[in-house]
Amino acid sequence: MFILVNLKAYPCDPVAVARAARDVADAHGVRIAVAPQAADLARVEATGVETWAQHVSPVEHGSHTGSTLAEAVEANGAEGTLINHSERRVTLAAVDDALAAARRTDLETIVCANDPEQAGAAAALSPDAVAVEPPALIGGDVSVATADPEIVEGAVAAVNAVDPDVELFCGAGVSTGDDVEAARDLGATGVLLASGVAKAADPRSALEDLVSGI
Ligand SMILES: O=C[C@H](O)COP(=O)(O)O
Repeated sequence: MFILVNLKAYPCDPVAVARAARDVADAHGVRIAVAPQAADLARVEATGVETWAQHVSPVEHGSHTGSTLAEAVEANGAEGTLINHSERRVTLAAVDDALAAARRTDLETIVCANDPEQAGAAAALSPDAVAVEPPALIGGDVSVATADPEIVEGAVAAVNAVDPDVELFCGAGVSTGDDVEAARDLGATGVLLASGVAKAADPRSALEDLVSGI
């Protein structure tokens, strides 16, 4: 199971979380990555943790003020990027262009989707993975695998029907090892989470708990 910790714009210490994620990943042989704010990519990458961008803009070099270029996030240590997160929605055309931007570099890609229908549509664009996240459960205390297991199973089926090479992750409310285990049992090969670590009083303990389910 891949665990991707999205720090969103939470007021946590990205370097402290990155060090904890690096240590827990190394100690348990689990793939854990951290997605900080774009401005924090380089110092998070310097910890040695696998580092991801939260977003890349669907543009190339040029007159695009305020953009987050795929080339720039890669140069600052990102190995992958989220696209179309529920809190950073873009049009279908922009998803396609952001994937093209990521492919100009070596960035891995996860396209987020609200439900199985969107997951299938996202899979048709051939990202490395699709992450299904019901918006109503994001930031909550109950994980998607517990609150709405059908949405995970439905997304697994939808993605597999379109392209079995695309992995299916799930997210929203994932915060414990039991949540990770439940996601895996439903067919997900990774989890996308944020508040369970970024808002935890002790992010290292939260990460230790998460890998206990693997
Ligand atoms: O990117 C992470 C997801 O939106 C899940 O957030 P959450 O773990 O706070 O529910």
